[in-house]
Amino acid sequence: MPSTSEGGPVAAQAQQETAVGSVHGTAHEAADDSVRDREIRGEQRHLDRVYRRLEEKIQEAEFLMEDAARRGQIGTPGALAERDAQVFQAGVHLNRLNNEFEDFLFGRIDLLRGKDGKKGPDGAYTAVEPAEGAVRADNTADIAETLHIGRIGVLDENYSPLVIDWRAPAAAPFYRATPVEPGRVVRRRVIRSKGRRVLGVEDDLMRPELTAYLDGEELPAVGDGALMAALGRSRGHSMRDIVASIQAEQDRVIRAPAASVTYVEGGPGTGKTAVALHRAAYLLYQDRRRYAGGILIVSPTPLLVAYTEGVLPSLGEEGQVAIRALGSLVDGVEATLYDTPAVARIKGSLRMLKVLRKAARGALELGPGAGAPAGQLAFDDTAADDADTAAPAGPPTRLRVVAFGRRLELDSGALDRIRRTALGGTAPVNLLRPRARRLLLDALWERSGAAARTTDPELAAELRASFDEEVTAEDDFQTFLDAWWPELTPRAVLAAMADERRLSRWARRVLDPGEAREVARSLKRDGWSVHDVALLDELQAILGTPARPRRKREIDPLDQLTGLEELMPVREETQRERAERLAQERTEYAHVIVDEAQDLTPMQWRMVGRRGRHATWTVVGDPAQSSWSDPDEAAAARDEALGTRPRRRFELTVNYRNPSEIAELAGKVLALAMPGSRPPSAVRSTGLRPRFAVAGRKLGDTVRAEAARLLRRVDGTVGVVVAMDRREEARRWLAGLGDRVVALGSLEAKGLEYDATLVVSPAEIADESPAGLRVLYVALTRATRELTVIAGERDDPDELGVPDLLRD
Ligand SMILES: Nc1ncnc2c1ncn2[C@@H]1O[C@H](COP(=O)(O)OP(=O)(O)OP(=O)(O)O)[C@@H](O)[C@H]1O
Repeated sequence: MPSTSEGGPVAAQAQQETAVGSVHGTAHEAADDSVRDREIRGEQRHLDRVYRRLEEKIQEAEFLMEDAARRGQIGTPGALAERDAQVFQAGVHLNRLNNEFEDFLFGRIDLLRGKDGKKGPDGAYTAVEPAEGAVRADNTADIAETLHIGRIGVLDENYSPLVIDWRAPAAAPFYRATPVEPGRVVRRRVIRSKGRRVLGVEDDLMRPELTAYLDGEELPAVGDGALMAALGRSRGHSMRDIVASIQAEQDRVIRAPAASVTYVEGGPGTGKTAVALHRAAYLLYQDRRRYAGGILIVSPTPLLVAYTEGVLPSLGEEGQVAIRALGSLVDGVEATLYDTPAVARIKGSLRMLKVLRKAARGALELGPGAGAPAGQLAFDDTAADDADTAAPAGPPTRLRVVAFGRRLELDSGALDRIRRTALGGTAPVNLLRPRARRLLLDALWERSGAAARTTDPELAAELRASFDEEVTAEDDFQTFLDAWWPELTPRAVLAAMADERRLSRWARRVLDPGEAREVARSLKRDGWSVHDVALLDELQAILGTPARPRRKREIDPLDQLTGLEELMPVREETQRERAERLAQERTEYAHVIVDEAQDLTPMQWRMVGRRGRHATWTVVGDPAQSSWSDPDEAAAARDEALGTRPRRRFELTVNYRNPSEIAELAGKVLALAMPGSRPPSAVRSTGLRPRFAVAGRKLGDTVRAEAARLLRRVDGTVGVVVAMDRREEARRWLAGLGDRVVALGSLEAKGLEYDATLVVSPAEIADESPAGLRVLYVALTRATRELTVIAGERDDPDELGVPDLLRD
């Protein structure tokens, strides 16, 4: 039975591990309102000082901008570059300072005297352990150092720290200290503020046995601890950062050195996504220059991207980090469709590699197709619908040119031989065009018999050069080449695969006819599926991109104004322009973070791997939540993408999302989905058991009524999770209930969370795919407060309405 008491055994164990709600000494329990008010006033005075200092810094930055603009008028080339760098820096700084952080300053630690008395670059003492004698024999001590922790560091005019950046080494004890290992920390305080007003403080004592004094006064403890306050808040449509309450095991991941691969496993709600986002901010802080190469965060769905994308700006980081859904990793493609589990399974597997390689070569033989733009192969859906009537015009079967006064011709047999020779090996198809062109010219030269005219090698070379020139100058030759060896695009090849007969040919001995039919059919739809995107990316690698002439850089209007363009006809790019251009062109990153890594298919791992060939990696996931049917194949592809780099492994063990009552119910499905695996311990308990309802005659009516009930019970959001093919239906059921409630297909629920969740027919979700039980486990672990399960026709509910999958 689920534990219903507040702080039950699970919670008590979790609390010990995470320094939650550390014991408040009896002397402190009496902390009354006047103590609280006094403490708040003290923090307010500090915050006021910080804002005065920030205003001075903003003025400095504005001055820098103006000064830089003045220099722009009279610059030498050197001054110009300096101007750009300065404007860029000042702009970034201003932006960050002007950003009204809701709780700019959020933490404070009061510390004992340290072992050695050395200070670090942020002005704080570096020692982790207290000095001998810092605690007196009668268990009293003096506070030697107080540090305030915030979103960015602020120094006073004497370079003493007013606020320590949460990512700085000096801030680590704020997150790491626990009553078991307190280090120098006596009290950890979370400060809640809005705009410039301090609203409250929550303290945790790390050494409750100690009576500590600060400036001669006893150090009080106020409130019930910060984590519980944070977890109890209702959820909105976007994720909040957790800087004020990161826990020790999470902090170790966030601050792990970036070398090689950091691999993080943890059950639902253990903070993997939160940790991944905070880690991106930490890495940038720690080595901004190195990560100028960009950080990519790969997320499973656009919904999760939208849910999480506010976190980094709230941490003061934008720009350098790209959060992309798996379906948007290829530029210009936004996948909106889902394949059936059977088709997804084929498209995601490495078997597709062979098929794509065949298709890329095979598509060449189809020629440019009717109505395609010059040099490109295009197939429309109607063409694929009926291969007999609408097959694209095939490639030319004969080449005729006139050179050296003779008609020369290559017939289809000769052309086929040339194509086969040109295609030998594995080089990208589009890059073989020059080779094919040369082979054509060789064959025509041979036919011309001109080689026999001279034995002098120099003359022969000249003769050959003028022959080639004459042939290639002919429009006919160029037109032939474009039609016979068109430049292929990934989209065109994938579209060509929508023809069932063609695909069966290219997939012979790899896919059975039924599989080829299903895949071809899925490619006929309008739009791309998430799994198509990995195929497009693979095709890009197979086809290659021919080099194009570089576009001439535009002249900077400022240079025209100052006449500088005459001094520097080809101006070097400024740092900023370069950064912007690289960001636009970027296909590879310095660090890649993969969220929900358990879901990547082998083909998706290849796609993601190409974006981080020289990168360091953070990979977070939970095998028990995998919706991919063949975890072994995916693990092998993941290992290939990550190469031989050493792995550093971490495990997160505490579930911050689900109350223990919900976690326990989900645990039953986990036991079926992955026998023997251990669920994370839930950190809190609400006393609210999951509710079971049995669908009436009309499923939609029951869902709507239960969703409306949950909306009345929670202030925040309600997620209604249904099997994938009920998505549209579910949206209609909920119409008019407002935007606090959302209908989701089971696969769309990945990574998201709601105050309350309604899971509709566990059996339908479990039966959807071979990984259905794991997908159901995901659905059951989305709620932060309340869970209702509706049993449908297939669920075989008992007299209490509990579906068979959720019974003991
Ligand atoms: N230290 C913390 N302080 C406050 N809230 C936290 C903390 N750690 C995690 N949370 C909250 O717990 C919830 C779950 O976190 P998150 O979504 O990152 O977990 P996850 O491991 O990625 O879960 P899943 O595997 O189910 O997607 C979020 O609301 C997050 O803000």
